[in-house]
Amino acid sequence: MNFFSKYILLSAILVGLTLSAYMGISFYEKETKAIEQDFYKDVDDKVAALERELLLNIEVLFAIKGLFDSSNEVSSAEFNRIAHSFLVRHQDIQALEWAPKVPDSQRAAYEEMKRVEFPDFEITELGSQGMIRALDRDSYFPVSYVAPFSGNEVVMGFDLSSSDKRVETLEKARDLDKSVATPGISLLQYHSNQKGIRIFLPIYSGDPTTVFKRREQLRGYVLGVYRIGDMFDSAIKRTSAHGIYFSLEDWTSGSSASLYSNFPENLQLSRSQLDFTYEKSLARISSRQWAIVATPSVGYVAERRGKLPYMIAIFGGLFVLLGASYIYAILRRSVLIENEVEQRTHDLNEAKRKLEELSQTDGLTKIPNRRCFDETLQAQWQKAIREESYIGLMMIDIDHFKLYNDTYGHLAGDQCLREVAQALSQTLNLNTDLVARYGGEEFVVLLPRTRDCTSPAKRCQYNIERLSLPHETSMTSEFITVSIGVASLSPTKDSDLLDLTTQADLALYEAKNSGRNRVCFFKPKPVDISTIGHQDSHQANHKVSTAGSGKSL
Ligand SMILES: Nc1nc2c(ncn2[C@@H]2O[C@H](COP(=O)(O)OP(=O)(O)OP(=O)(O)O)[C@@H](O)[C@H]2O)c(=O)[nH]1
Repeated sequence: MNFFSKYILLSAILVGLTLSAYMGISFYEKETKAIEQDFYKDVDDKVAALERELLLNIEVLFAIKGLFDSSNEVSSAEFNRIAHSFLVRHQDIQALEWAPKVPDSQRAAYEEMKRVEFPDFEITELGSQGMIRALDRDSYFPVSYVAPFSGNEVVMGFDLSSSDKRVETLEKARDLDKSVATPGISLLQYHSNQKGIRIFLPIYSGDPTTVFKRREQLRGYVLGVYRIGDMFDSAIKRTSAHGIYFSLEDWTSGSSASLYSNFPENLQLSRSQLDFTYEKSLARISSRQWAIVATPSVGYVAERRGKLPYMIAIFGGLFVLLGASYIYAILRRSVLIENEVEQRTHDLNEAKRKLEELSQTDGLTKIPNRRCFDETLQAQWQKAIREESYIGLMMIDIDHFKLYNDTYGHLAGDQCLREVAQALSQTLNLNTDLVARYGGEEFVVLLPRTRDCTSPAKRCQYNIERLSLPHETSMTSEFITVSIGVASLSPTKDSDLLDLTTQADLALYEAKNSGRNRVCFFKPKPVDISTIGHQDSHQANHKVSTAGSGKSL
């Protein structure tokens, strides 16, 4: 597998894995968006329910106000009857109260009058040690009716104007002729940690339309004390917002004061929970700006999370890896097949080369054979024509080789042929010259670009002689000798290739006929053939005379 294929495959894997991860993430984000929308809807439902609950509770005050508006003298019994009918239906109301305006001048008389029904009645306020007699001031707003009385006895006679903050709230309600709520307060009468709020509604004589008249005509306040926690729970019961942590905060004064919270203590919010945290303001009610802060519980999110995004990422990744493995296997297989084909092609080429070599080589002597010689001669012949150069040819024949075989046996004859071939090969320049076995005990030497072949012919004869291969039955020498016929010519386009071999053959024939162990050169007519005797040779000295029709060199 080459680098490029590996690079492509690796890139495809990376792209595939990235796509799987991307799809997984985008599905996860879609799911998160859906959960977020669910969550926001649940919180909105909750906010609406809480607003409704608050308005219903405030409506109770307006209903009681109606009672006071319709009569200048509302008795305790009348107040209790109407208040109880509401308390039964509004479980989150801690108390409904009436606090009339009592000028300081009428304080004693008022207390005297109330003591008829409540013998210990006096106008009080909260001191450091508990309830004490209210300090002197221009007017008082003592709680005179309270329903339910049981559990709220302590507030009977409590002067609402005994704290500056509360006076501020009362005056605001009076001047605006509206219900005004206090910030969150600790409920003295209620043994729990939950906070409460008081909502005041001013009651006037007549129907004052200006602030001045409202101050003049103020009769007192009806007020409700509400348990925020219970109010919140009543609202929650009407929604399906389970598994959400809520916190009700008062943002009226710019900062946030907690009124109620169902967040578990020491809750460590995870990042996803923090991401979902949602704040929503309620409508401004009774001059207060409340808001809800909500965060889903871990369970809320987990319940709505599906496995699809993970499945997409995991199975997408697996699919990519499987696909890549499959492609890798195919590529590897094709590489193996390619290698095998390459190996086989190489083997075939090698076999072809060997076959060609075999077809060009003589099996016994391992030098080029007749076929190789013919092909080389053909090529060199054409080259000589082109170059207008000479080409030389020697035909070498071992003398009395039949007798050698007969004397020493055929195997020895083979060995003799090998040694003669070797000697000839070593004599010549094989880069340019070609030594080949022509057939039987006959060899040829092709000498391109050679006109005068005397020197190579002599060297061949000499080197074979130097082998000193014994040949006791030879009639020429006691050692193996050769006869050599030499021809050379410069061919033209009209020349016949056979001319050269015929001429060399004729020269060889002459060498044989003239006594063997010699080199004969073909000479054109009138004196066709010249012969050289081997005067230096000891064989020649003993067995060959320089005779024949040729000319001895
Ligand atoms: N051992 C062996 N002998 C061979 C081979 N090829 C040819 N011969 C023998 O070479 C001999 C050639 O004999 P001839 O053609 O009569 O030639 P000669 O005996 O050399 O006689 P002149 O050439 O006239 O000197 C034959 O006996 C062949 O059997 C070979 O491959 N191995």
